[in-house]
Amino acid sequence: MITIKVPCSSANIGPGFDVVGLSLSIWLELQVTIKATTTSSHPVNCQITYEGEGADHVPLNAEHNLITRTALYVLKCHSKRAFPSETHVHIVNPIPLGRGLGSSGAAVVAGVLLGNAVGELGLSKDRMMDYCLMIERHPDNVMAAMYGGFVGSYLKELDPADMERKEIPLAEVLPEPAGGVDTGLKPPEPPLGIGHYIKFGWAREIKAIAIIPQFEVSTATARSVLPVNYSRADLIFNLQRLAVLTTALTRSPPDAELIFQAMQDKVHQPYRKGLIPGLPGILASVTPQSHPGLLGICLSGAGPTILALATENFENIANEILTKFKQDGITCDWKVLEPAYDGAQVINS
Ligand SMILES: Nc1ncnc2c1ncn2[C@@H]1O[C@H](COP(=O)(O)OP(=O)(O)OP(=O)(O)O)[C@@H](O)[C@H]1O
Ligand SMILES: N[C@@H](CCO)C(=O)O
Repeated sequence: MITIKVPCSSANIGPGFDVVGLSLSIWLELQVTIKATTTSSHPVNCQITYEGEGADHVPLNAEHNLITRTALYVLKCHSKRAFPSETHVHIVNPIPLGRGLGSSGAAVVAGVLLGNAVGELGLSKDRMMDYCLMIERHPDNVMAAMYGGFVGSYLKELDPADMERKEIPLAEVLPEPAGGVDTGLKPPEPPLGIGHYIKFGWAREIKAIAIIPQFEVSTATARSVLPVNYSRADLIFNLQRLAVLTTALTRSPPDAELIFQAMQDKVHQPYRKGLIPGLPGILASVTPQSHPGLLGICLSGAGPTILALATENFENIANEILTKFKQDGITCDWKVLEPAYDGAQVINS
């Protein structure tokens, strides 16, 4: 059996929009078995079973499911038209979908690892990241999920020919199956070395409280409300804070005043308040003075999850935010999470 484990992640951490991601301790798991047969009754030779978040609506057809479609993309780029006959992928997914905890990033990373494993392709993690970035086109979630810990990343400026390959519509990279007809065409392969990253340190006493509302905001919607252009003042505001934040989170003991201010943002959170009732009030509801142990608070990824970094007093901090959401009639789950330092893993047994 091959087991593939990929952590969830929280992107942005305030000012690091599309730049930083923190992998966290909720794991998407694939249990993969291959039973040698000559024929399979399942599309592209792959049977999917599924438990956990999204079980009532995630597609179980391997040509539609994001994880197996991604694996199929990797396989097709290597001239393999289907999974080995017959592949069974059992998906165990505790990551809530569309909540800002990188469920799609984890699914894409898991899919690329799956394609590499069943196709015996021997790709490096760095090359696999190129495939991830052809599908999820901002690096923060996929980089954190693949490499683990607190990660900063940038996309390389590509030459015009490579840019053309990278900028092609997602629909051409992961085409919807047209009535089961396989055109036999090879999909566009990713250019080499699209994304680059560095792992920051992390002070081990810092934990992440995730307050997860029971409604979804799709990343596409949360990106559609952002402006195309920003003022110089707002960009400088974020850059100054991000420069301080990445090192402040490595220092032990952490400086709460410094981190709280360094987690402020003017690039995405203010524009997303229309999608998350009460957001400005929630972000202002806890401070290091009102709740000792709190270091900072932000929207997790594209939301609606709220992420509070803290060293203690977790329940009090969570309760305050739960109360604020409740005033708008929104119920939430909450969890205390740790960084997933090692990132994605493939275990052969
Ligand atoms: N385990 C999974 N299996 C299949 N599809 C999944 C899985 N996880 C996520 N998806 C797909 O990804 C979509 C959610 O992606 P979206 O980018 O909107 O939110 P997110 O990744 O949870 O949040 P964020 O990107 O803000 O952290 C789901 O609606 C589903 O289509
Ligand atoms: N940086 C991305 C993360 C969500 O996938 C955003 O905030 O839109």
